[in-house]
Amino acid sequence: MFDYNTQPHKFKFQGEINVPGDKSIAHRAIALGALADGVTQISNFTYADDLAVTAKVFKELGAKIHTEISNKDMIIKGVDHQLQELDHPLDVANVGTLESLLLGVLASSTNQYEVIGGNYLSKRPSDRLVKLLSGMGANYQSLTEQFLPMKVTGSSDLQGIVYHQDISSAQIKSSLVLAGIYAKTDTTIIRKLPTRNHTEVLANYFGADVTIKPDLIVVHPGHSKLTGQNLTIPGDFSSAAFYIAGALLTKGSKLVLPKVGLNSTRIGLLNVAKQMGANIYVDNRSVKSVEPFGDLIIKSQQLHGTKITSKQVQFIIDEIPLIALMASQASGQTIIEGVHDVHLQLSDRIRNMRVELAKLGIVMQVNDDSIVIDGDQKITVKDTVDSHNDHRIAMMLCIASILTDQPFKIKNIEAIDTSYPGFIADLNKVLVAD
Ligand SMILES: O=C(O)C1=C[C@@H](OP(=O)(O)O)[C@@H](O)[C@H](O)C1
Ligand SMILES: C=C(OP(=O)(O)O)C(=O)O
Repeated sequence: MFDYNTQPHKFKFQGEINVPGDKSIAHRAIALGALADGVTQISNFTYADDLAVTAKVFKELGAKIHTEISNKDMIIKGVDHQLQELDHPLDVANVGTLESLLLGVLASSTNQYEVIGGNYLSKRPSDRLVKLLSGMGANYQSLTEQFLPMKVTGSSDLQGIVYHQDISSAQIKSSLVLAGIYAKTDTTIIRKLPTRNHTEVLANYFGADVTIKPDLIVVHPGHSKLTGQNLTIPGDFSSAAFYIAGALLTKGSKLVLPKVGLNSTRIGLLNVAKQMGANIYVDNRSVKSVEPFGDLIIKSQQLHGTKITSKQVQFIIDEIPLIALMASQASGQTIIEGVHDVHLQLSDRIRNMRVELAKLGIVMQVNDDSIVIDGDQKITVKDTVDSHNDHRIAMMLCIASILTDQPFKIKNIEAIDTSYPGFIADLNKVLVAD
Protein backbone atom coordinates (compact mmCIF):
# COMPACT_ATOMS: atom_id res chain seq x y z
CA MET A 1 0.00 0.00 0.00
CA PHE A 2 1.64 3.22 -1.20
CA ASP A 3 0.86 6.88 -0.81
CA TYR A 4 1.64 9.41 -3.53
CA ASN A 5 2.34 13.06 -2.75
CA THR A 6 1.19 15.30 -5.57
CA GLN A 7 3.16 18.39 -6.57
CA PRO A 8 2.54 21.97 -5.42
CA HIS A 9 2.19 23.40 -8.96
CA LYS A 10 -0.37 23.74 -11.67
CA PHE A 11 0.75 22.20 -14.95
CA LYS A 12 -0.01 22.21 -18.63
CA PHE A 13 0.52 19.41 -21.16
CA GLN A 14 3.01 19.52 -24.03
CA GLY A 15 4.31 16.78 -26.34
CA GLU A 16 3.32 13.28 -27.25
CA ILE A 17 2.64 10.11 -25.28
CA ASN A 18 1.92 6.52 -26.37
CA VAL A 19 -0.72 5.06 -24.09
CA PRO A 20 -0.57 1.31 -23.25
CA GLY A 21 -2.39 -1.34 -25.26
CA ASP A 22 -6.11 -1.76 -24.61
CA LYS A 23 -6.87 -3.87 -21.52
CA SER A 24 -10.38 -4.82 -22.58
CA ILE A 25 -9.25 -6.14 -25.98
CA ALA A 26 -6.25 -7.91 -24.42
CA HIS A 27 -8.48 -9.91 -22.00
CA ARG A 28 -10.44 -11.22 -24.98
CA ALA A 29 -7.32 -11.87 -27.06
CA ILE A 30 -5.86 -14.03 -24.27
CA ALA A 31 -9.13 -15.97 -23.81
CA LEU A 32 -9.64 -16.59 -27.54
CA GLY A 33 -5.95 -17.36 -28.13
CA ALA A 34 -5.99 -19.84 -25.24
CA LEU A 35 -9.11 -21.60 -26.56
CA ALA A 36 -7.94 -21.65 -30.19
CA ASP A 37 -5.99 -24.27 -32.05
CA GLY A 38 -2.46 -23.06 -32.86
CA VAL A 39 -0.38 -20.02 -32.01
CA THR A 40 -1.58 -16.47 -31.37
CA GLN A 41 0.84 -13.56 -31.32
CA ILE A 42 -0.36 -10.36 -29.66
CA SER A 43 1.61 -7.14 -30.28
CA ASN A 44 1.41 -3.98 -28.13
CA PHE A 45 0.35 -6.01 -25.12
CA THR A 46 0.64 -4.23 -21.75
CA TYR A 47 1.54 -6.38 -18.80
CA ALA A 48 -0.92 -4.67 -16.45
CA ASP A 49 -1.94 -6.40 -13.20
CA ASP A 50 -5.42 -7.41 -14.45
CA LEU A 51 -3.97 -8.95 -17.60
CA ALA A 52 -1.37 -10.85 -15.58
CA VAL A 53 -4.26 -12.48 -13.69
CA THR A 54 -6.04 -13.40 -16.94
CA ALA A 55 -2.84 -14.87 -18.39
CA LYS A 56 -2.26 -16.90 -15.20
CA VAL A 57 -5.78 -18.35 -15.24
CA PHE A 58 -5.56 -19.43 -18.88
CA LYS A 59 -2.07 -20.88 -18.28
CA GLU A 60 -3.56 -22.99 -15.51
CA LEU A 61 -6.20 -24.17 -17.99
CA GLY A 62 -3.41 -25.51 -20.19
CA ALA A 63 -2.47 -22.70 -22.60
CA LYS A 64 1.25 -22.03 -23.05
CA ILE A 65 1.77 -18.29 -22.64
CA HIS A 66 5.04 -16.43 -23.11
CA THR A 67 5.36 -12.69 -22.53
CA GLU A 68 8.15 -10.52 -23.94
CA ILE A 69 7.63 -7.53 -21.67
CA SER A 70 10.32 -5.41 -23.38
CA ASN A 71 8.74 -5.86 -26.84
CA LYS A 72 5.18 -5.75 -25.53
CA ASP A 73 4.52 -9.10 -27.22
CA MET A 74 2.57 -12.07 -25.93
CA ILE A 75 2.65 -15.49 -27.60
CA ILE A 76 -0.02 -18.07 -26.78
CA LYS A 77 -0.25 -21.72 -27.79
CA GLY A 78 -3.91 -22.57 -27.45
CA VAL A 79 -5.51 -25.77 -26.15
CA ASP A 80 -8.04 -26.23 -28.99
CA HIS A 81 -10.84 -26.22 -26.40
CA GLN A 82 -9.30 -29.09 -24.38
CA LEU A 83 -9.11 -27.38 -20.99
CA GLN A 84 -6.86 -28.91 -18.36
CA GLU A 85 -8.42 -30.49 -15.26
CA LEU A 86 -7.33 -28.81 -12.03
CA ASP A 87 -7.10 -29.82 -8.38
CA HIS A 88 -7.05 -26.21 -7.16
CA PRO A 89 -9.38 -23.21 -7.61
CA LEU A 90 -9.02 -20.67 -10.39
CA ASP A 91 -8.53 -17.26 -8.78
CA VAL A 92 -9.89 -14.28 -10.76
CA ALA A 93 -8.82 -11.79 -8.02
CA ASN A 94 -10.82 -8.57 -8.58
CA VAL A 95 -10.84 -8.72 -12.37
CA GLY A 96 -14.51 -8.33 -13.31
CA THR A 97 -14.04 -8.91 -17.03
CA LEU A 98 -12.08 -12.11 -16.38
CA GLU A 99 -14.76 -13.50 -14.06
CA SER A 100 -17.42 -13.06 -16.76
CA LEU A 101 -15.28 -14.39 -19.63
CA LEU A 102 -14.18 -17.39 -17.56
CA LEU A 103 -17.68 -18.41 -16.44
CA GLY A 104 -18.63 -18.45 -20.15
CA VAL A 105 -15.54 -20.43 -21.18
CA LEU A 106 -16.07 -23.07 -18.46
CA ALA A 107 -19.73 -23.54 -19.49
CA SER A 108 -18.70 -25.93 -22.27
CA SER A 109 -16.17 -28.02 -20.32
CA THR A 110 -17.29 -31.14 -18.47
CA ASN A 111 -14.40 -30.81 -15.99
CA GLN A 112 -15.24 -29.61 -12.50
CA TYR A 113 -13.79 -26.24 -11.54
CA GLU A 114 -13.95 -23.91 -8.60
CA VAL A 115 -13.72 -20.15 -9.26
CA ILE A 116 -12.71 -17.86 -6.42
CA GLY A 117 -12.26 -14.08 -6.36
CA GLY A 118 -10.95 -11.16 -4.34
CA ASN A 119 -12.84 -9.23 -1.70
CA TYR A 120 -14.56 -6.85 -4.15
CA LEU A 121 -15.63 -9.43 -6.72
CA SER A 122 -16.83 -11.76 -3.97
CA LYS A 123 -19.41 -9.06 -3.22
CA ARG A 124 -20.46 -8.43 -6.84
CA PRO A 125 -23.57 -10.49 -7.70
CA SER A 126 -23.07 -12.93 -10.59
CA ASP A 127 -26.60 -14.32 -10.49
CA ARG A 128 -27.79 -12.59 -13.68
CA LEU A 129 -25.02 -14.17 -15.72
CA VAL A 130 -25.13 -17.54 -13.97
CA LYS A 131 -28.87 -17.84 -14.60
CA LEU A 132 -28.32 -17.36 -18.33
CA LEU A 133 -25.44 -19.82 -18.55
CA SER A 134 -27.42 -22.34 -16.48
CA GLY A 135 -30.23 -21.92 -19.01
CA MET A 136 -27.77 -23.15 -21.65
CA GLY A 137 -27.15 -26.33 -19.61
CA ALA A 138 -24.09 -25.57 -17.48
CA ASN A 139 -24.13 -26.03 -13.71
CA TYR A 140 -23.00 -23.36 -11.22
CA GLN A 141 -23.12 -23.80 -7.47
CA SER A 142 -22.42 -21.09 -4.97
CA LEU A 143 -23.09 -21.32 -1.24
CA THR A 144 -24.46 -17.78 -1.41
CA GLU A 145 -26.28 -18.40 -4.74
CA GLN A 146 -24.98 -15.21 -6.31
CA PHE A 147 -21.37 -14.58 -5.31
CA LEU A 148 -17.98 -16.22 -5.76
CA PRO A 149 -16.65 -18.75 -4.77
CA MET A 150 -18.53 -20.89 -7.24
CA LYS A 151 -18.27 -24.53 -8.40
CA VAL A 152 -18.72 -24.93 -12.14
CA THR A 153 -19.40 -28.04 -14.19
CA GLY A 154 -20.12 -27.27 -17.80
CA SER A 155 -21.81 -29.41 -20.40
CA SER A 156 -20.73 -30.91 -23.72
CA ASP A 157 -24.34 -30.52 -24.79
CA LEU A 158 -24.84 -26.76 -24.28
CA GLN A 159 -27.91 -25.37 -25.99
CA GLY A 160 -28.14 -21.83 -27.33
CA ILE A 161 -30.63 -19.40 -25.81
CA VAL A 162 -32.45 -16.26 -26.89
CA TYR A 163 -31.57 -13.51 -24.41
CA HIS A 164 -33.43 -10.20 -24.46
CA GLN A 165 -30.88 -8.05 -22.61
CA ASP A 166 -32.44 -6.64 -19.45
CA ILE A 167 -29.28 -4.75 -18.60
CA SER A 168 -26.61 -3.39 -20.90
CA SER A 169 -23.45 -5.24 -19.98
CA ALA A 170 -20.57 -6.04 -22.31
CA GLN A 171 -19.32 -8.59 -19.82
CA ILE A 172 -22.54 -10.62 -19.77
CA LYS A 173 -22.80 -10.48 -23.56
CA SER A 174 -19.15 -11.56 -23.92
CA SER A 175 -19.62 -14.50 -21.59
CA LEU A 176 -22.62 -15.75 -23.59
CA VAL A 177 -20.69 -15.38 -26.86
CA LEU A 178 -17.80 -17.49 -25.52
CA ALA A 179 -20.23 -20.14 -24.26
CA GLY A 180 -22.27 -19.95 -27.48
CA ILE A 181 -19.27 -20.73 -29.71
CA TYR A 182 -19.26 -24.27 -28.23
CA ALA A 183 -23.05 -24.77 -27.97
CA LYS A 184 -25.07 -27.10 -30.19
CA THR A 185 -27.53 -24.44 -31.39
CA ASP A 186 -27.55 -20.69 -32.05
CA THR A 187 -27.31 -18.19 -29.19
CA THR A 188 -29.16 -14.92 -29.86
CA ILE A 189 -28.63 -11.76 -27.83
CA ILE A 190 -31.21 -9.05 -28.47
CA ARG A 191 -29.72 -5.77 -27.38
CA LYS A 192 -31.14 -3.26 -24.98
CA LEU A 193 -28.44 -0.69 -25.74
CA PRO A 194 -25.17 -1.34 -27.58
CA THR A 195 -22.11 -2.13 -25.48
CA ARG A 196 -18.43 -2.51 -26.37
CA ASN A 197 -18.21 -5.07 -29.17
CA HIS A 198 -14.64 -6.39 -28.88
CA THR A 199 -15.65 -9.98 -28.06
CA GLU A 200 -17.88 -10.64 -31.04
CA VAL A 201 -15.59 -8.80 -33.46
CA LEU A 202 -12.48 -10.61 -32.24
CA ALA A 203 -14.27 -13.99 -32.06
CA ASN A 204 -14.98 -13.69 -35.79
CA TYR A 205 -11.33 -12.75 -36.39
CA PHE A 206 -10.36 -16.04 -34.70
CA GLY A 207 -12.80 -18.03 -36.91
CA ALA A 208 -16.09 -18.04 -35.00
CA ASP A 209 -19.32 -17.35 -36.86
CA VAL A 210 -21.10 -14.45 -35.15
CA THR A 211 -23.65 -12.30 -36.97
CA ILE A 212 -23.39 -8.73 -35.69
CA LYS A 213 -26.33 -6.41 -36.34
CA PRO A 214 -27.24 -3.11 -34.67
CA ASP A 215 -30.05 -4.65 -32.60
CA LEU A 216 -28.88 -8.22 -32.08
CA ILE A 217 -26.02 -10.67 -32.33
CA VAL A 218 -26.29 -14.37 -33.16
CA VAL A 219 -23.57 -16.91 -32.41
CA HIS A 220 -23.74 -19.81 -34.89
CA PRO A 221 -21.66 -22.67 -33.49
CA GLY A 222 -21.95 -24.73 -36.71
CA HIS A 223 -18.60 -25.68 -38.20
CA SER A 224 -16.70 -22.66 -36.89
CA LYS A 225 -13.36 -23.35 -35.24
CA LEU A 226 -11.10 -20.93 -33.42
CA THR A 227 -7.59 -20.79 -34.88
CA GLY A 228 -4.59 -18.84 -33.53
CA GLN A 229 -4.07 -15.38 -35.07
CA ASN A 230 -1.64 -12.45 -35.07
CA LEU A 231 -3.06 -9.24 -33.77
CA THR A 232 -1.97 -5.75 -32.77
CA ILE A 233 -3.74 -4.08 -29.88
CA PRO A 234 -4.45 -0.34 -30.24
CA GLY A 235 -3.75 2.15 -27.45
CA ASP A 236 -6.34 2.01 -24.68
CA PHE A 237 -8.87 4.82 -25.14
CA SER A 238 -9.79 4.56 -21.45
CA SER A 239 -6.14 5.31 -20.55
CA ALA A 240 -5.93 8.08 -23.18
CA ALA A 241 -9.02 9.62 -21.56
CA PHE A 242 -6.97 10.87 -18.56
CA TYR A 243 -4.66 12.84 -20.84
CA ILE A 244 -7.58 14.11 -22.93
CA ALA A 245 -9.33 15.49 -19.84
CA GLY A 246 -6.07 16.87 -18.41
CA ALA A 247 -5.09 18.68 -21.63
CA LEU A 248 -8.59 20.11 -22.15
CA LEU A 249 -8.69 21.48 -18.61
CA THR A 250 -5.22 23.06 -18.44
CA LYS A 251 -4.61 26.39 -20.21
CA GLY A 252 -1.94 26.44 -22.94
CA SER A 253 -1.85 22.64 -23.44
CA LYS A 254 -1.26 20.81 -26.70
CA LEU A 255 -0.89 17.05 -26.63
CA VAL A 256 -0.66 14.28 -29.23
CA LEU A 257 -1.73 10.72 -28.43
CA PRO A 258 -0.71 8.40 -31.29
CA LYS A 259 -2.46 5.15 -32.26
CA VAL A 260 -5.33 5.21 -29.78
CA GLY A 261 -8.19 2.72 -30.25
CA LEU A 262 -11.23 4.44 -31.77
CA ASN A 263 -13.83 1.67 -31.60
CA SER A 264 -17.13 3.58 -31.65
CA THR A 265 -18.40 1.60 -28.64
CA ARG A 266 -15.55 2.96 -26.50
CA ILE A 267 -15.08 6.62 -27.39
CA GLY A 268 -18.14 8.17 -25.76
CA LEU A 269 -15.87 10.62 -23.92
CA LEU A 270 -14.96 12.23 -27.28
CA ASN A 271 -18.64 12.89 -27.93
CA VAL A 272 -19.19 14.18 -24.40
CA ALA A 273 -16.17 16.50 -24.76
CA LYS A 274 -17.62 17.74 -28.07
CA GLN A 275 -20.99 18.38 -26.38
CA MET A 276 -19.06 20.38 -23.76
CA GLY A 277 -17.52 22.55 -26.47
CA ALA A 278 -14.17 20.82 -27.12
CA ASN A 279 -12.57 20.31 -30.50
CA ILE A 280 -10.48 17.15 -30.58
CA TYR A 281 -8.74 16.37 -33.87
CA VAL A 282 -8.28 12.82 -35.10
CA ASP A 283 -5.54 12.12 -37.62
CA ASN A 284 -4.06 9.06 -39.38
CA ARG A 285 -7.13 6.86 -38.97
CA SER A 286 -6.47 3.21 -39.76
CA VAL A 287 -7.63 -0.32 -38.92
CA LYS A 288 -5.44 -3.22 -37.80
CA SER A 289 -6.62 -6.66 -36.67
CA VAL A 290 -10.25 -5.49 -36.95
CA GLU A 291 -9.93 -2.60 -34.46
CA PRO A 292 -9.85 1.05 -35.64
CA PHE A 293 -7.28 3.48 -34.25
CA GLY A 294 -5.87 6.95 -34.93
CA ASP A 295 -3.90 9.85 -33.48
CA LEU A 296 -5.68 12.28 -31.14
CA ILE A 297 -4.61 15.92 -30.97
CA ILE A 298 -5.94 17.80 -27.95
CA LYS A 299 -5.74 21.49 -27.13
CA SER A 300 -6.99 23.17 -23.98
CA GLN A 301 -10.51 24.50 -24.20
CA GLN A 302 -13.07 26.17 -21.93
CA LEU A 303 -15.82 23.54 -21.42
CA HIS A 304 -19.49 24.04 -20.64
CA GLY A 305 -21.98 21.76 -18.91
CA THR A 306 -24.08 19.21 -20.79
CA LYS A 307 -26.70 16.50 -20.43
CA ILE A 308 -25.44 12.94 -20.89
CA THR A 309 -28.27 10.48 -21.54
CA SER A 310 -28.57 6.83 -20.49
CA LYS A 311 -27.94 5.88 -24.16
CA GLN A 312 -24.42 7.31 -23.88
CA VAL A 313 -23.51 5.72 -20.55
CA GLN A 314 -22.20 2.37 -21.85
CA PHE A 315 -19.78 4.29 -24.09
CA ILE A 316 -18.36 6.22 -21.10
CA ILE A 317 -18.79 3.45 -18.53
CA ASP A 318 -15.19 3.59 -17.27
CA GLU A 319 -14.78 7.35 -17.73
CA ILE A 320 -17.51 8.59 -15.37
CA PRO A 321 -15.14 9.74 -12.55
CA LEU A 322 -13.13 11.68 -15.12
CA ILE A 323 -16.22 13.23 -16.70
CA ALA A 324 -17.38 14.28 -13.22
CA LEU A 325 -14.06 16.09 -12.76
CA MET A 326 -14.37 17.73 -16.21
CA ALA A 327 -17.95 18.82 -15.40
CA SER A 328 -16.85 20.41 -12.11
CA GLN A 329 -14.39 22.62 -14.03
CA ALA A 330 -16.79 23.52 -16.87
CA SER A 331 -19.23 26.41 -16.82
CA GLY A 332 -22.85 25.47 -15.99
CA GLN A 333 -24.40 22.22 -14.84
CA THR A 334 -23.85 18.66 -16.13
CA ILE A 335 -26.27 15.77 -15.65
CA ILE A 336 -25.32 12.14 -16.27
CA GLU A 337 -28.36 9.88 -16.52
CA GLY A 338 -28.67 6.06 -16.45
CA VAL A 339 -25.80 5.28 -14.06
CA HIS A 340 -27.55 2.68 -11.90
CA ASP A 341 -25.41 -0.28 -13.01
CA VAL A 342 -22.13 1.59 -12.54
CA HIS A 343 -22.74 1.31 -8.78
CA LEU A 344 -21.98 -2.42 -9.17
CA GLN A 345 -18.48 -1.82 -10.50
CA LEU A 346 -15.59 -2.70 -8.24
CA SER A 347 -16.29 -1.10 -4.86
CA ASP A 348 -19.11 1.23 -6.07
CA ARG A 349 -17.08 3.56 -8.22
CA ILE A 350 -19.62 6.39 -8.21
CA ARG A 351 -19.91 6.52 -4.45
CA ASN A 352 -16.14 6.44 -4.05
CA MET A 353 -15.44 9.16 -6.58
CA ARG A 354 -18.03 11.38 -4.89
CA VAL A 355 -16.45 10.83 -1.48
CA GLU A 356 -12.91 11.48 -2.73
CA LEU A 357 -13.73 14.52 -4.87
CA ALA A 358 -15.55 16.03 -1.87
CA LYS A 359 -12.18 15.91 -0.04
CA LEU A 360 -10.91 18.21 -2.82
CA GLY A 361 -13.88 20.55 -2.42
CA ILE A 362 -15.77 19.21 -5.46
CA VAL A 363 -19.36 18.34 -4.66
CA MET A 364 -22.07 16.62 -6.68
CA GLN A 365 -25.49 15.13 -6.18
CA VAL A 366 -25.51 11.36 -6.65
CA ASN A 367 -28.91 9.75 -7.08
CA ASP A 368 -29.61 6.07 -7.74
CA ASP A 369 -29.67 6.58 -11.51
CA SER A 370 -28.20 10.05 -12.14
CA ILE A 371 -25.42 12.42 -11.13
CA VAL A 372 -25.72 16.21 -11.11
CA ILE A 373 -22.53 18.29 -11.06
CA ASP A 374 -22.34 22.07 -10.95
CA GLY A 375 -19.53 23.71 -12.88
CA ASP A 376 -16.98 26.36 -11.89
CA GLN A 377 -15.96 24.52 -8.70
CA LYS A 378 -12.61 25.45 -7.20
CA ILE A 379 -10.36 22.64 -6.03
CA THR A 380 -9.69 23.19 -2.31
CA VAL A 381 -7.76 20.46 -0.60
CA LYS A 382 -9.43 19.42 2.66
CA ASP A 383 -8.05 15.92 3.30
CA THR A 384 -5.89 13.01 2.10
CA VAL A 385 -7.67 11.19 -0.73
CA ASP A 386 -7.86 7.43 -1.36
CA SER A 387 -8.09 5.40 -4.58
CA HIS A 388 -10.25 2.72 -2.88
CA ASN A 389 -8.02 0.36 -4.90
CA ASP A 390 -9.75 1.59 -8.04
CA HIS A 391 -7.30 2.46 -10.83
CA ARG A 392 -9.72 4.83 -12.57
CA ILE A 393 -10.26 6.84 -9.38
CA ALA A 394 -6.51 6.90 -8.67
CA MET A 395 -5.68 8.29 -12.14
CA MET A 396 -8.57 10.79 -12.04
CA LEU A 397 -7.19 12.11 -8.72
CA CYS A 398 -3.75 12.52 -10.35
CA ILE A 399 -5.38 14.66 -13.07
CA ALA A 400 -7.18 16.70 -10.37
CA SER A 401 -3.80 17.35 -8.72
CA ILE A 402 -2.56 19.06 -11.90
CA LEU A 403 -5.36 21.61 -11.69
CA THR A 404 -4.36 22.97 -8.29
CA ASP A 405 -1.20 24.31 -6.67
CA GLN A 406 -2.21 22.79 -3.33
CA PRO A 407 -0.41 19.44 -2.90
CA PHE A 408 -2.24 16.45 -1.43
CA LYS A 409 -1.67 12.77 -0.69
CA ILE A 410 -3.31 9.94 -2.69
CA LYS A 411 -3.52 6.70 -0.70
CA ASN A 412 -3.30 3.28 -2.37
CA ILE A 413 -1.85 4.74 -5.55
CA GLU A 414 -0.60 1.28 -6.65
CA ALA A 415 -4.13 0.53 -7.90
CA ILE A 416 -3.02 2.30 -11.09
CA ASP A 417 -1.08 -0.85 -12.06
CA THR A 418 -4.43 -2.59 -12.68
CA SER A 419 -4.49 -1.08 -16.17
CA TYR A 420 -1.57 1.34 -16.59
CA PRO A 421 1.74 0.57 -14.87
CA GLY A 422 4.00 3.59 -15.44
CA PHE A 423 1.18 6.14 -15.62
CA ILE A 424 2.79 8.66 -13.27
CA ALA A 425 6.16 8.47 -15.07
CA ASP A 426 4.40 8.92 -18.43
CA LEU A 427 2.35 11.81 -17.07
CA ASN A 428 5.49 13.58 -15.88
CA LYS A 429 6.99 13.29 -19.38
CA VAL A 430 4.27 15.55 -20.83
CA LEU A 431 3.69 17.97 -17.93
CA VAL A 432 5.24 21.41 -17.90
CA ALA A 433 4.94 23.46 -14.69
CA ASP A 434 2.76 26.52 -15.29
O1 LIG B 1 -16.25 -6.10 -21.05
C1 LIG B 1 -15.38 -5.34 -20.59
O2 LIG B 1 -14.18 -5.40 -20.91
C2 LIG B 1 -15.82 -4.30 -19.64
C3 LIG B 1 -17.15 -3.99 -19.56
C4 LIG B 1 -17.70 -2.99 -18.67
O3 LIG B 1 -18.37 -3.62 -17.59
P1 LIG B 1 -19.94 -4.07 -17.68
O4 LIG B 1 -20.08 -5.09 -18.73
O5 LIG B 1 -20.20 -4.64 -16.30
O6 LIG B 1 -20.73 -2.83 -17.95
C5 LIG B 1 -16.58 -2.10 -18.13
O7 LIG B 1 -17.02 -1.33 -17.07
C6 LIG B 1 -15.37 -2.86 -17.70
O8 LIG B 1 -14.37 -1.98 -17.29
C7 LIG B 1 -14.79 -3.63 -18.84
C1 LIG C 1 -14.14 -1.95 -14.02
C2 LIG C 1 -13.09 -2.22 -14.79
O1 LIG C 1 -12.71 -3.45 -15.19
P1 LIG C 1 -13.22 -4.89 -14.66
O2 LIG C 1 -14.72 -4.86 -14.73
O3 LIG C 1 -12.60 -5.87 -15.61
O4 LIG C 1 -12.69 -5.05 -13.26
C3 LIG C 1 -12.25 -1.13 -15.34
O5 LIG C 1 -11.30 -1.43 -16.08
O6 LIG C 1 -12.49 0.06 -15.07
